[in-house]
Amino acid sequence: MGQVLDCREAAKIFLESIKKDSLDLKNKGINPTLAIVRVGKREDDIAYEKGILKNCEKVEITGKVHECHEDIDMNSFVRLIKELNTDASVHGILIFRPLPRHLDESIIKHIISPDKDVDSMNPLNLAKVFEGDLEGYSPCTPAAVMEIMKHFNIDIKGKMVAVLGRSMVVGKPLSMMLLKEDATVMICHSKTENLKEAAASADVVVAAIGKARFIGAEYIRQGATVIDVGINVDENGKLCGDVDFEAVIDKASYVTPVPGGVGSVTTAVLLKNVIKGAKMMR
Ligand SMILES: Nc1nc(=O)c2c([nH]1)NC[C@@H]1CN(c3ccc(C(=O)N[C@@H](CCC(=O)O)C(=O)O)cc3)C=[N+]21
Repeated sequence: MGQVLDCREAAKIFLESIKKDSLDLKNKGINPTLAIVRVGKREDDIAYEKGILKNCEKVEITGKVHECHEDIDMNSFVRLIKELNTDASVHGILIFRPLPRHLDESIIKHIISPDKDVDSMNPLNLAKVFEGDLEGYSPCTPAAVMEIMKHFNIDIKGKMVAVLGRSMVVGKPLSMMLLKEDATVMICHSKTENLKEAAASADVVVAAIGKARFIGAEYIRQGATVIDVGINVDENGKLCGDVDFEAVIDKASYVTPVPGGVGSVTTAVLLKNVIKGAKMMR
């Protein structure tokens, strides 16, 4: 029987230090503020937003949601981001992704101010992550995966880590961060042949494919570690991961659950980045 890696404790430790920083800033007259930009009503965006606002309250960060209609045109959207860029009361901007197709992400990513880009969407910030320089903003979900590995002393140096997914929000930046820590990284995706065999050859499997309970025991080597990045909502409206937890828990050594897993730390990393932004603007 494998062990469940409850990540809420790690998130809690994180949030306590964020609260201290936030109160320090407030004493200096700075009110750390995050602007959240949501287009439409995607379920995963709304789940994230709820988590963010709940934790903002806990650590005394102001979270302001800018909800846009899913048909908002490119000009209006760009105008909103530029307003947030120049608004001195805003220290961090988070744009939920993926955006609807008519809002061209390849243009928008250049518009968000690198100084406020708390999810590292701007290529200027992302380039540093890819070079192995983690001083600036790192994308929150990959950073959360790395924090979890550190928290639970999961040894990845020289180990084979299979990353399932190659998005710019998770798979690609995470692969580079793992590489920095000397993992041997295998990036798998929708065109990968023999995905089951590939994943089952790894010491650690990170699932970030966005398909509810897709990863069964066949994908996991006996004794492997499984990190579930997926945030899906199932038929019953319940939060679930990309991993079929019940199927995998007996075969793996360690598995992160959903909820109580990566998502809880993602929110904490985001708020830490807002503090980083607020400190930068002093
Ligand atoms: N630019 C961008 N970056 C993202 O990282 C991103 C995104 N867009 N779009 C949506 C997805 C989804 N996602 C979630 C993270 C946490 C919870 C979540 O539920 N967090 C709870 C805890 C959940 C748990 O206990 O596991 C909390 O913070 O309290 C949900 C969803 C981030 N994403």
